[in-house]
Amino acid sequence: MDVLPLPTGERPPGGRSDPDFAFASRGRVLKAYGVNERLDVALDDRSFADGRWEEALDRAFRRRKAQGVENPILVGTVPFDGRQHARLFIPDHCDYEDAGRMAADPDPVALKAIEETVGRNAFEAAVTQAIGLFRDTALKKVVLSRPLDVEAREAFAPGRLLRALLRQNPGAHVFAAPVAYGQTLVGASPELLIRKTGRTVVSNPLAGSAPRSPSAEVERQRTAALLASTKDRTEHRYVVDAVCAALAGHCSPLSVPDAPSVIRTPTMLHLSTELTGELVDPTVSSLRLAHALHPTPAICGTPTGLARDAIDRLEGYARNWYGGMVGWMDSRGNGEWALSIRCGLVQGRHLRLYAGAGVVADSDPAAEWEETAAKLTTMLNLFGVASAQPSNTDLPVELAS
Ligand SMILES: C=C(O[C@H]1C=CC=C(C(=O)O)[C@@H]1O)C(=O)O
Repeated sequence: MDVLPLPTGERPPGGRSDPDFAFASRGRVLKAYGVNERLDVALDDRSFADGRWEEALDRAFRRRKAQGVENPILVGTVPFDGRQHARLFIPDHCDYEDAGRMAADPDPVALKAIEETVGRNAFEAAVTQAIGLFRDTALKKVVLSRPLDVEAREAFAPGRLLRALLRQNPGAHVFAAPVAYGQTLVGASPELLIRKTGRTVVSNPLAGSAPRSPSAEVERQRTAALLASTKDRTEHRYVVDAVCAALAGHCSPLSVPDAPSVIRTPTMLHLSTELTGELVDPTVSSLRLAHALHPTPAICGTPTGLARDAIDRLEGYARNWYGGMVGWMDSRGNGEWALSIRCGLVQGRHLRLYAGAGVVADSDPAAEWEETAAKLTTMLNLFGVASAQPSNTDLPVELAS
């Protein structure tokens, strides 16, 4: 579904006031309208190495300043694979809205089907193969993911999904970003890849997970178990080490807590480490830093190249935007980029959801499947079908209308 045009007659519904791009952070939603200039490029090593992309962006910012905008911004999404083109643009107009005011209850949506395009058996077989790779190769961690395809009776309204995600996930980087004509990536990411404010940078890698529980006692036990779990600590350590390595050359000092803490999203518990640093060169942009970090082992693995190869061989579908980044950057290089996770790609009546889990030598395939199912509830909660996970079959599941 990722490259198909919208079927004739289907246009994404939504009010005229829906922004073309939205990104929530710390209680405020950045809303961007219209496209003043598009800067779609592949943000790979080459683009940053020769400096041409940053020069092009600088020229675009200067054109915008000449039109009277004091500090223009760039917004958009970068795919998982940096060789594919990013969707970045300088908007015509931006403003901010309080996230609480913009939030709304989910609309009832009549779902037609939920299809496990990669089913439980296939996913668990991929995890088992990855565990084999840990024995036979230098691979230490790989994040394996799967799509879940949701079909509704009518076209999804990305703007309404955004408002409902804001209501259900007030602490997340909730976003809605156009990625192609008629296609919008919407989600509620808990993971900040990088925030740059002047000289200061913050990155908050997450890895190591357990589902939330309605029982406070069970949740206390799960939190303690997560903190004590060697498997989860190892999985987490790979990410923190990679983030440290990428930021160390840019930051002095770089402060890294000795041990992770546990953060809570409405659906998940995660091991979390917040790193803060002072940039040696404050002119380094947030997008350059995000590029230096991406893909972290929170979404790819360790070592990166082997993990990428394993993902290509084992996942059996194309991630495209899932596992990339979404955010904004101003003309001074300040900005915020969140990992594109807990998200889905909306196209007309179709919504492809994604979830992944970090696999290490101690992983249990069944537990990794359950973890992806738990992560999918962030998006499935929009439709009140969190527990309607199809059973151990690869067949589509028809929902009662
Ligand atoms: C890859 C995802 O989550 C990442 C972020 C937090 C915890 C993760 C984990 O425990 O595996 C993942 O690294 C996802 O939600 O699809």
